[in-house]
Amino acid sequence: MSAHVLDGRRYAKELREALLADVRELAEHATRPGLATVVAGDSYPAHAYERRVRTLARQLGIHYVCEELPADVAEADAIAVVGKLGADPRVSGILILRPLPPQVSEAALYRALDPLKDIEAVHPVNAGLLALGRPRFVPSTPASVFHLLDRYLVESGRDPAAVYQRSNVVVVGRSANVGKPAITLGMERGATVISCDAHSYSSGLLYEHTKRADVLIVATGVAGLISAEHVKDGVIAIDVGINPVVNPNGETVRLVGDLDFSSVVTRAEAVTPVPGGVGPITDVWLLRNTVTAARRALSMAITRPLLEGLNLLTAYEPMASSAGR
Ligand SMILES: NC(=O)C1=CN([C@@H]2O[C@H](COP(=O)(O)OP(=O)(O)OC[C@H]3O[C@@H](n4cnc5c(N)ncnc54)[C@H](OP(=O)(O)O)[C@@H]3O)[C@@H](O)[C@H]2O)C=CC1
Ligand SMILES: Nc1nc(=O)c2c([nH]1)NC[C@@H]1CN(c3ccc(C(=O)N[C@@H](CCC(=O)O)C(=O)O)cc3)C=[N+]21
Repeated sequence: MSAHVLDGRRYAKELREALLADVRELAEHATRPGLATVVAGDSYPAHAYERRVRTLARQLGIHYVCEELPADVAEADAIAVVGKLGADPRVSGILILRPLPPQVSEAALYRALDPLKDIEAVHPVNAGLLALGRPRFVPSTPASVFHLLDRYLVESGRDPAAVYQRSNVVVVGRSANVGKPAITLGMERGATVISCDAHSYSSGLLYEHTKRADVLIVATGVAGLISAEHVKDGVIAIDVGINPVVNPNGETVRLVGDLDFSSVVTRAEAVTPVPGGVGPITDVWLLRNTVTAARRALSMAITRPLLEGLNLLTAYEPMASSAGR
C-alpha cells in the first residue's frame, strides 16, 4: 500500500487566490494590511520562514517590515520593538519568530503584543480565548494542519465531524504556537486527543501512543522521529517538522520533517510531505490572519466615531479593555 500524499501547495494556491481578492477589496476602502515580523539571532528555520513570509506579503501587496534583532539583544529592547510595532498604524499583524535567544523571555514578549495585532494568538488573552473555543485568531500552523485534514477528508468523501468524533488524534509536541493549539483544535472537533512530549519519549511511552493514532500530528523538530513501525496501518499522518539537513556536498541545505516519510508512506492512508505539506499553507494563513486583523481595525475605525457621537463608547470599550489594551 502506498499512501495518498497530501499536496499542501495546491491548497495554499487556492487560499492565496482568495486572499488576493480580499486584499484588493480592502484596497477599495483605502486600507492596506501590514505584517511585521520580529526575528532575533540566526536560527535557520526562523530565517527560512521569514523569507517566505516576506516574499508572499510582497506578492499580495501587503505592507511588510522585519525587525531583525541581534542575538544578544536585551529583553527590554526587544519588548520596546514589539511595543513600537503595536503603535504603528501601518502594522495590522505581528509575528514573533521562534526560537528567541535565552535572555529574552518568550512570555514577556508575548505580553507586550497588542492583542488585536496578535495574529498567532500567543498573548495570554488570545491564547485563553482559543483554549475556550472562542478564538480571535487561529494560529497559522495548527490552522494549516486542520485545513489540510478537513480538506482531505471532504475530498475523500467523508464528513470531517463524524471522522474526528470517532478518532484518536495524537499530537506529538506541545509548544505554545504549534502543539498546544493543535490539541485545542482537535478537542474542538470532538476527537479523543492524546498529547505527547519529550517525557513520553524518554519514558518509552511515545510509540505506544503513536501506534494508536488514527490521526497523527507530529511537531517536535526531531528529524525522522516516527517511522512505519510506530504507526498503525491506515493512519493519517501530518508532519509539521522543518529540519534542515546539510547535503553531502556540505553546502546546500534541504529540509526534512519529523516523519521518516519513505517508511510511513508504506503504511499510512495519507501523509504530508516535507517540503510541500503543511509549510506552504502556514505563510498564507499568517497573511490571512493579517488581513482579518486589518479588516477589524478598519471596522473599528469606522464604528468608533459613530459610537463616540452617540455617547456609546463606554458600551464598546469593555471589549477592547478585556483584550488587555
Ligand atoms: N511547517 C510549519 O509551518 C512549521 C513548522 N515548524 C517546525 O515544527 C517543529 C516544532 O516546532 P515548535 O513546536 O515550535 O518546537 P519546540 O521546540 O518549541 O517544541 C518541540 C516540542 O516537541 C517535543 N519533543 C521534543 N523532542 C521530542 C521527542 N523525542 N519525542 C516527543 N516529543 C518531543 C517537546 O517536548 P517538551 O515540551 O517536553 O520539551 C516540545 O513540546 C520544528 O521543526 C519547527 O521548525 C514550526 C512552525 C511552523
Ligand atoms: N513563531 C513562529 N512561527 C512559525 O511558524 C515558525 C517560527 N516561529 N520559527 C521557525 C519555524 C519554521 N517555519 C517554517 C514554516 C514553513 C516553511 C516552509 O514552508 N517550507 C517549505 C519548504 C521550502 C523549501 O524547500 O525551501 C515547505 O514546507 O514546503 C519553513 C519554515 C515556521 N516557523
